[in-house]
Amino acid sequence: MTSTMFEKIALVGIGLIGSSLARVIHREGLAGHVAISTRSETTLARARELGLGSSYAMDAKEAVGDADLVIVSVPVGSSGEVAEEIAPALKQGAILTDVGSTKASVIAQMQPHVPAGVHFIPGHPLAGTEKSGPDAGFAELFENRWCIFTPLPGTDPAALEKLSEFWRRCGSNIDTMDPQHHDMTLAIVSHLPHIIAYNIVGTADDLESVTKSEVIKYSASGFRDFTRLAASDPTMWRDVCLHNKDAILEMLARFSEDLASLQRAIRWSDGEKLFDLFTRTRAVRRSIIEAGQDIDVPDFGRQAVEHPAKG
Ligand SMILES: NC(=O)C1=CN([C@@H]2O[C@H](COP(=O)(O)OP(=O)(O)OC[C@H]3O[C@@H](n4cnc5c(N)ncnc54)[C@H](O)[C@@H]3O)[C@@H](O)[C@H]2O)C=CC1
Ligand SMILES: O=C(O)C(=O)Cc1ccc(O)cc1
Repeated sequence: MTSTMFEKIALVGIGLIGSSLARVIHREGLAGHVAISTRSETTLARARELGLGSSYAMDAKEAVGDADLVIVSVPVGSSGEVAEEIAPALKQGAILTDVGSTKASVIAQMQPHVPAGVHFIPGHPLAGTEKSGPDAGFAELFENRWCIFTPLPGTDPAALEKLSEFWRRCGSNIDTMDPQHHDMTLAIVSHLPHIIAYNIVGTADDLESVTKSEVIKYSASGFRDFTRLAASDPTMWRDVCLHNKDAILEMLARFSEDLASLQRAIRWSDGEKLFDLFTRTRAVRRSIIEAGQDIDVPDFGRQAVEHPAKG
């Protein structure tokens, strides 16, 4: 059953995440009015062509005026400027949230601009693909995925519950944690895998031209999995690296140490060590599957054109 949760929702940023939200809000009837704003005219025009909202504005202040829920879905490095821009137009009692992949930095950038009487609740849906832009989104993106909130001290429980209910209606499961813990956890489960993928594909791309053409020709599925991650949006991932620097460097240091140990095991033909590690890691994969978390990136967004109308 669908029923309206908010009179007006404003979506600032209408790429993969913003447009997926627009689609699920529409499908579930979660808002009376969906106002869309984004920085680029081309992206806004595309959102209009796709019929993603009820109104469209280049001026984010216009979109957020009167909104009961404002969701900022822009690269994390732009969160501060967006918060500063929309702050004077936010309605008293409104909920302001975001979807950024890093949390401590987003809070540091946005919180100083949030007016008293506005409920700022930082969030992060652990759902996405390597695609970006308004064509890439799909209503099912958040189904059975986690949405993590990192509420600030003194957060109004009723506002947090209302936002949690919104995300549940989008299909997600809810968890809360503190921002530092979020950033450390995401550094290992999400940020490092992307950095490793960018690195290995970059290494392959640096090989001499003959080998490079063979990389494409013989690309095995392991390498292809890396190329999917390494095709992710450069602006988004530049910002993630710059805005979760400490946690990423900490995890990269541990990763490098472990890689050196693996390198040593290979050099000294230490089969037992290799076998033990590979057995232990296989058990991790099995635990993920048993926990029902082996959701591959779904096919829904697969046909989407890559980077259709970047903004
Ligand atoms: N792509 C993914 O798989 C996931 C991304 N996220 C987070 O969601 C946020 C958005 O990511 P995507 O939707 O994938 O990116 P995207 O590149 O598809 O869309 C970004 C949108 O932000 C707009 N934008 C950029 N700078 C802006 C500014 N200063 N003011 C207004 N609009 C601006 C762009 O025009 C575009 O509409 C990022 O913070 C990212 O870390 C979170 C979960 C998954
Ligand atoms: O495409 C993938 O495999 C992802 O891991 C998507 C993703 C990217 C960034 C996030 O903050 C959350 C999810």
